[in-house]
Amino acid sequence: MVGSAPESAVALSASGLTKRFGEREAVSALTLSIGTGRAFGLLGPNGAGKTTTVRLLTGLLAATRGEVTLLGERLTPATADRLRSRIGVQTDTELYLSLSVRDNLRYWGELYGLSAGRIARRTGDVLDGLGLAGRIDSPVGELSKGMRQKLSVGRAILHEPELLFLDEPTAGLDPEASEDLIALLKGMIRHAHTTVVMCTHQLHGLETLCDDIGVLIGGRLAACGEVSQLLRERWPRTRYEIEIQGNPDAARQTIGAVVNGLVETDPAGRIHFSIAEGQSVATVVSELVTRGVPITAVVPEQPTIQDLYFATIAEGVLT
Ligand SMILES: Nc1ncnc2c1ncn2[C@@H]1O[C@H](COP(=O)(O)OP(=O)(O)OP(=O)(O)O)[C@@H](O)[C@H]1O
Repeated sequence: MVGSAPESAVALSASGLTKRFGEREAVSALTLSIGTGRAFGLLGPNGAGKTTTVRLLTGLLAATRGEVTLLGERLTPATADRLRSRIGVQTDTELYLSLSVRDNLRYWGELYGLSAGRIARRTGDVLDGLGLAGRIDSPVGELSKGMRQKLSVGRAILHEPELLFLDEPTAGLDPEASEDLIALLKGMIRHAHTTVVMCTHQLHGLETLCDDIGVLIGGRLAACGEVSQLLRERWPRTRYEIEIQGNPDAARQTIGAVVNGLVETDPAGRIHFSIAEGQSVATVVSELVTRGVPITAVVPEQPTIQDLYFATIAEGVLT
């Protein structure tokens, strides 16, 4: 959801949020609203302003203009500390390399005012969830890069925040660890109604986690909203891929005449096209068969967040 939920269901909202570093405007007039219990993916190329946005949204950086409301309370210097106890931020703050995994989490838990019992219980749960339980007594300096990455996420969720900010949480994780982390986040959303805001460059399969996305280009939100709605708006017609034996040129022309729209061929010679509302792909197939085109596959194409991202970036670069 972006902007449509009732006020009580809004976990985070920002209005006109702007940050200048000298002459450079890193984030420009950013306005958005994220519903409670939703997962929001903040996407964009390197330098687009994602990390700066998260730092503004969490009060780690003062905005040049604009305001932020977290969990129903306006973020100000006076409310920042209280709000921070309810949010979790995976920051670039270094872990203590000479301390063990357990002691890093204990130190962090004490900073958040957790009791010794709760720290011990949460340490167990978090490390189990992240597959790090076997390394609880290892000095962090002896962990691999991916393990440290997991621990930085573990540190952010130790106090069971209502609103969780993650910056590239799956960067450096192996595919299985990435899936485990996504499953852990989904569990937090399902069971505790945690709201997750995540910057990421890993777009493949992101639709299994993110309800909403925002695409930043040059500090501006070029697209923002519910994933399913953004996809429907951009690709209202069903897309298909047809694979044939031999040269696809004649088949492409035949399909173009039937669907009366853009027909593309990819480098592997597969043909891609959309059909109009009320039209059936069977009409296309039957026309090809009549003309003796040897079809080997007809596959409906479901556009993804990755497609949406590249289409938005291409548009942003053109305009
Ligand atoms: N402390 C700072 N001082 C000056 N400029 C900064 C500072 N922090 C960020 N910037 C600039 O703001 C812009 C946005 O940077 P930011 O780190 O937010 O991008 P990003 O989208 O997170 O990039 P990446 O994907 O590479 O992590 C960049 O041009 C960067 O150089």
